[in-house]
Amino acid sequence: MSEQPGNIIRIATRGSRLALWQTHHVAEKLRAANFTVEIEIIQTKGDLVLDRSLDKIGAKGVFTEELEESLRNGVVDIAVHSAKDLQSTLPDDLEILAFMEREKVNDVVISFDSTFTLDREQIVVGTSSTRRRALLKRYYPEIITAECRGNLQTRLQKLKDGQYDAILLAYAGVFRMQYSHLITEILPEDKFVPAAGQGSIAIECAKNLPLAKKLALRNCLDHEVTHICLTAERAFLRTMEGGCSIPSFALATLHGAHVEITGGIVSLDGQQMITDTLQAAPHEADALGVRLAENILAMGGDQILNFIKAERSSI
Ligand SMILES: NCc1[nH]cc(CCC(=O)O)c1CC(=O)O
Repeated sequence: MSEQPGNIIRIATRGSRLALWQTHHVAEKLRAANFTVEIEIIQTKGDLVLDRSLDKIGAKGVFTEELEESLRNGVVDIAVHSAKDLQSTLPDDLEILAFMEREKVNDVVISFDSTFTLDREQIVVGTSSTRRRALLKRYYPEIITAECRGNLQTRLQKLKDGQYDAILLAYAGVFRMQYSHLITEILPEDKFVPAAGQGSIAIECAKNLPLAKKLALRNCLDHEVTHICLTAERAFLRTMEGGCSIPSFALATLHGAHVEITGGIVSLDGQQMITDTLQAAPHEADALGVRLAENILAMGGDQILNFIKAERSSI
């Protein structure tokens, strides 16, 4: 068969090992559907700035901006992201083409001591996420939390160096990088509710990508149930005006004919937490996420948010 230019898909990705794993996963699916794949590795601000906590870099989309620029100027057709890292409101000229089938959503505890448990005294646990830190403080007030940034390999090296007794990570990344043997506990998703989008891969494109190409790509890469659930979670995130620096959480699941979402916000010290659970028909997933966020804000989540924002601006 002669190769048609329309069958070539160019993909932009970050260069971290997890990003590359995810991109190769996408590429495999595309090749199985007879596309020719070219991969473009692009460095983002988030990859370069490793010495500051993410909530202090401040800018939205630190892991996505440079990838999005390559979509805009047509250098690539699609960009591959961890859905969790993709800002909740995209620029007007870009859209999400697909959400791939989700991996297990949980957070996990990672330690080189296989007997490690979180209820020990005087332990230091590393995390870079405000959500994980706040939830740790809520459920294990004795734990000392410490900043732990960088890609998975960097974080594991810091753990190995003895900077922490354990670190918290997303199961999805740990599993994909083949570090599952270091998991000492899979945290229950009803207590450690994951970040919106955790465990799924998002495919982003320019709105002006030819429709036929969009449809072919969506057909090949999108997972309908995951798409419905992430639509609800991301609507929640968007309405909370959260971004990745706010300790909010949301997990939607499909139960037969309805989608159920649990989400909320926890104060940075873990003292206050507001959660709610709602259900709706799958075609109302977006409105469901909005409604959940409105409920959370009305139940006092707005005060928790305002307090966090005030604290941030006084730094
Ligand atoms: N913010 C970093 C990031 N983005 C996606 C993952 C893991 C894979 C996923 O959740 O999809 C991670 C690392 C982590 O949270 O442990």
